[in-house]
Amino acid sequence: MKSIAVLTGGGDCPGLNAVIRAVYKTAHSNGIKVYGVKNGFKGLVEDDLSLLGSENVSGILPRGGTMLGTTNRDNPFRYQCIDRGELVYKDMSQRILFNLKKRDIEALIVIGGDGTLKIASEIAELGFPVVGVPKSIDNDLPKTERTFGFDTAVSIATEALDRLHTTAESHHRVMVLEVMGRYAGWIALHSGIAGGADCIIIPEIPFKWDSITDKIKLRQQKGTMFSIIVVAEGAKPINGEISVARLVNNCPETIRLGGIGDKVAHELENLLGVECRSTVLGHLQRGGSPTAYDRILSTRYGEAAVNAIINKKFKTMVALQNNEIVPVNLIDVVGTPYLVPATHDLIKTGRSLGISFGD
Ligand SMILES: Nc1ncnc2c1ncn2[C@@H]1O[C@H](COP(=O)(O)OP(=O)(O)O)[C@@H](O)[C@H]1O
Ligand SMILES: O=P(O)(O)OC[C@H]1O[C@](O)(COP(=O)(O)O)[C@@H](O)[C@@H]1O
Ligand SMILES: [Mg+2]
Repeated sequence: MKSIAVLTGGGDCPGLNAVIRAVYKTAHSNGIKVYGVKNGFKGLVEDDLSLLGSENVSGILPRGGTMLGTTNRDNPFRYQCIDRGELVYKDMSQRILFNLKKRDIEALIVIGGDGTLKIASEIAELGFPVVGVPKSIDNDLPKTERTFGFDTAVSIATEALDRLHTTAESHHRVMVLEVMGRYAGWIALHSGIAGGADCIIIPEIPFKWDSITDKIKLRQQKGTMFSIIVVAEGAKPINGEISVARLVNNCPETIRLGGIGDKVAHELENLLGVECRSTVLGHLQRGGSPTAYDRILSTRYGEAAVNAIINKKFKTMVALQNNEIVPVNLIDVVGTPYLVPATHDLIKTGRSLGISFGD
């Protein structure tokens, strides 16, 4: 193995640079050259690759974002092109293989979430050696106990809950924090426990308005006039709809969730006659420096991905299982997101503490 390439795809995430750095350093010490692909699969289609040197990875360990750029739009198997003035979709997978092979690149490390790894597994099916690295603030990938970036998002959401507590208490208000996570409630669940929320509302447990108001009223009866609610962006009431913020064209994952926080605050004001405010944490959860935990996990993943290539463990994703990094089949990771099971230990813990899950 003489040359490999690395790309970052999907939404950016704290720890991406730490993975890239670990990939470069591990490859370098094994005499392997590393090409960096710009802007995810777009860079592979458009032949935007360059050889990485130590100067490119120096100082990037604590930096948020990705020095390679990323996109959560372009799918090379259905690539948006303009042909004779008309918008058409083309399969660019052969172009990708051509661009890799012309540089004698023998394997590809794809750092991404479910969408990106689905494409990675399709490229692997074409016969090109691929190893995936599980990225997402949402922690919604199966076969791994953690995606990198999640810990940082949880710590940012927890800090937000701490800050909302003091203003909620001063004004005797109900404060609602909407966090990300797509269809998974991991960020809401973990930050809700860490930040002492009174209600944790997640997509996996459709909520009843009564359950939330009962919890707030109970607190009021005990003389506590403020309450804190953390709601995942994918949450919905029983028999209700998810809240869609916008539709993004030209990508399989068109729905961008958002708006449930405002709806919850508005409805609680109506039902309880108490002042409510909502905060949408948004992309703050994805920006900035990774926590020490995420730097370590990202570094372990990057190192393990290169070793998987050296050991010819292709069509795999490096995963955290029982505190060890192991290769799992890429095909087993894509398709079904890892959602919070109803029996999850943290839900049990939350219930014992009197937290309402809105059911
Ligand atoms: N169901 C899907 N099938 C194929 N490609 C997808 C699918 N969902 C998303 N993609 C593509 O995967 C890439 C990133 O997906 P996205 O879900 O936004 O990020 P992530 O990789 O972090 O999960 C984009 O190129 C998008 O077009
Ligand atoms: O940046 P965008 O396009 O608004 O996407 C927002 C979505 O991306 C995320 O931040 C991360 O999701 P991915 O890991 O799938 O990229 C979600 O939590 C959120 O729903
Ligand atoms: Mg995704």
